[in-house]
Amino acid sequence: KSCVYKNPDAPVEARVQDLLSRMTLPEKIGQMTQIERTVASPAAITDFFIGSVLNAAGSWPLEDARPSDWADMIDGFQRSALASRLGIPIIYGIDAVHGNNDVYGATVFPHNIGLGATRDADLVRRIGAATALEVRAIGAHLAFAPCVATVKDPRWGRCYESYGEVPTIVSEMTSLVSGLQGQPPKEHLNGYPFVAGRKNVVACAKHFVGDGGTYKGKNEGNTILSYEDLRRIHIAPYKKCIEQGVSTVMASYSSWNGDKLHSHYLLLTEVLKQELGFKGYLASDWEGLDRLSDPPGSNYRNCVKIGINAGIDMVMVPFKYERFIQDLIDLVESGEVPMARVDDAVERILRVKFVAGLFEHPFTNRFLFPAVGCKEHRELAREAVRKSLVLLKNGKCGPFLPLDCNAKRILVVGTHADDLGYQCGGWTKTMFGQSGRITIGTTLLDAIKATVGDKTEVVFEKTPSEKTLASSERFSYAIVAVGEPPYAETKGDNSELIIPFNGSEIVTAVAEKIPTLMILFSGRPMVLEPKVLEKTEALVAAWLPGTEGQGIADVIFGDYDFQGKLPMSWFKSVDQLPLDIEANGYFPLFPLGFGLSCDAM
Ligand SMILES: OC[C@@H]1[C@@H](O)[C@H](O)[C@@H](O)c2nc(CNc3ccccc3)cn21
Repeated sequence: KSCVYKNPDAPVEARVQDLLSRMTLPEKIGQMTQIERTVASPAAITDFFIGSVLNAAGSWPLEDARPSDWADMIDGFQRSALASRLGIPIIYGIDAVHGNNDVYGATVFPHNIGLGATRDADLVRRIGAATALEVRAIGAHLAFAPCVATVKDPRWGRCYESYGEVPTIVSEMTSLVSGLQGQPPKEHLNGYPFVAGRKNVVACAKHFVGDGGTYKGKNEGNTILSYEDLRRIHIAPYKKCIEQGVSTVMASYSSWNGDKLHSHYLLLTEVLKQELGFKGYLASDWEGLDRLSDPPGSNYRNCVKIGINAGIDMVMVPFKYERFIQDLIDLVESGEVPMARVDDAVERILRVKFVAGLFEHPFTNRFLFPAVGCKEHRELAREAVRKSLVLLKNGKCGPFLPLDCNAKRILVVGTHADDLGYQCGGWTKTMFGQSGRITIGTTLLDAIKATVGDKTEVVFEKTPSEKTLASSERFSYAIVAVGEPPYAETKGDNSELIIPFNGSEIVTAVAEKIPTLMILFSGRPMVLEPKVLEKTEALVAAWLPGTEGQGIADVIFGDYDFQGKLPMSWFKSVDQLPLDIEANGYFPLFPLGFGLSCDAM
């Protein structure tokens, strides 16, 4: 091959330096630009040398698009990129945060809070490997996962995206990186990006740093902590990701002691890149630079200057790319942003692209299409659901669970008994999630019907009718499924944490008449009123289990025992928040790590 950078046998660093030396300033800045698919025209990609494309959650090629539709779209972008002067491939990113959740028919795994409850790092690694396959199968190369936030307050709208409230649990579950990217050999250089092969993806540890520690759980808020505590609680999981060769990190919208992370030279450059030795690329969040000013987007040139000089390498613009590129060219030409800073950013981006094999294999491997939503992955997700369930109460006098699957007649009630969208939560099909049969999967009701004996009558009422409650003696027991509707980010911020849709009232109305198992589908601990705790026979926290509801039936009917342990303290009252396990006044309803099994009361 004429030039080193096109030679797959040349060392990565030689390819990086050779390519960098050939690049003009517009080509360099183009690589630092990540745009959303809706503005990614062939001309935009080719003429502005765009380095990366993403789709926002809910921005699909078409509704319920097939893997081939996704692949056609992404490979189209790639052809435009390869048509540019130096033919540098794009890296395409998608929010595969609990499976490839944007894609119709993909396996949707439990959200991170439920995976934290499993305490099973190898399970999470296997989930990463399955997710990587379903991401590559549709042509994408980069997953904006794992979120390694340490969530300190359940009022945070992104609580469910965290593995738990202590860095030990979060650090354990960073094994998702080794699943997504593949496991680096033991001699792998700490901090250097690693991607094993064509069935793996580039991972993204997010959001650096302290996103889960904001005051009162206010999303994009301020984390007020000493440097030591920031390191111990929030930076620690990133060290584990870096040890595993995580290829990208995403900066947090939030601030530390009043300083925005997207502008933070000390944390982004001196700590992450220099001290921790991170050699991949650091990305902004969506309009992360715009949000450096108030109102967002004002004084944009100055925001670009501050963000890039602080250490941001790839900017998720995602729409105003011409403005971003022009501003950054001006800033370099005026000397306000050193060329050395741009070179560092481009080196890191090119390094990740070479390591990910994008120059050798820029297009979708369409033989992977059948991996999307395949049986093996759904069985893995079912295993994860089983292991994520936390048993908070089992019987008033003797064990209530496991339930008798040959009972004469059972009553199933509640908003969450037969709603796949509610079971999956946010970041599913769209950013904020939806209600209903939004994809392929098994609801709790589907699972109950599939498990009980053929002589068992299953009566389902979303809301219990007077008639049913008046003839309660007909039922052996009731299963009442309540919880939260889907939400994401700031829309999920909630200071009351009352179970929505009159969940507590529905539970007690039924439990007063019929022996009741309550199942709570939520992204976080919620208020459990005394009447709910007293009147129910049993209580299970199911978190946001995803498409494989059969895993719930597996456990409540006794094929498997409970193993889930609380990844977060369960508060008595929101007035206590934030609960701090290290503080004196720690009096939770259920402590961090609590979880019964069927043979225990
Ligand atoms: O979807 C891309 C990223 C995602 O990876 C980050 O974790 C998350 O912080 C994130 N947020 C947005 C969009 N945020 C937004 C909020 C309100 C209105 C419109 C967009 C995009 N992204």
